[in-house]
Amino acid sequence: MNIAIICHSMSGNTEEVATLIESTHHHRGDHVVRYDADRVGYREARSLASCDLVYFGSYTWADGILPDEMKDTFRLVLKELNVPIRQAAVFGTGDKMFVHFCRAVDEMAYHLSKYGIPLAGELLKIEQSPRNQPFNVQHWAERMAQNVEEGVMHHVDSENQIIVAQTS
Ligand SMILES: Cc1cc2nc3c(=O)[nH]c(=O)nc-3n(C[C@H](O)[C@H](O)[C@H](O)COP(=O)(O)O)c2cc1C
Repeated sequence: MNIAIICHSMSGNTEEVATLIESTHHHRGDHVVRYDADRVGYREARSLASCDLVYFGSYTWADGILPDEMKDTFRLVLKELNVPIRQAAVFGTGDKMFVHFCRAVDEMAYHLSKYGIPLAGELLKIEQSPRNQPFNVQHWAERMAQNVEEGVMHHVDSENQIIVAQTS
């Protein structure tokens, strides 16, 4: 499978999750490209159309905010270019001491759903570093890959609930 991972990280936690996802797909023999959100230009955005699965990952900022770098990426990929992404998966890190834990993950899923892009599975929210629970991330990425192969798609409804649909 062709995989892309678009990630935005400031202090490295979300980057660590992206690295675990990348190595999980490498072990499966998949081809993986990885971009920092602030490095996604027209060429990188258009290339996502040829991927079987595109991951989007971000931390959550001040009171539940999705960072601007990731917002800009969604604006380019979805609104400006309307890239036909086949299936996406969304992950993020946050801190439970904040009221809106990992709210950026929900916002990314919302943007994708607005453009009709199906998710490969449930959203992944990790508290701080995944260092103490790498298997959670690895098993999640394996599930995403398996769902793509089996044609299992998920959609987020207006109340941010995940709806599962089997297409093949
Ligand atoms: C000023 C500030 C505001 C934050 N606000 C939130 C928040 O609203 N919700 C949340 O879940 N985490 C919040 N966090 C925690 C970060 O999202 C968390 O540390 C994350 O793992 C950082 O990811 P990174 O290492 O990839 O940059 C905040 C952190 C800082 C420093």
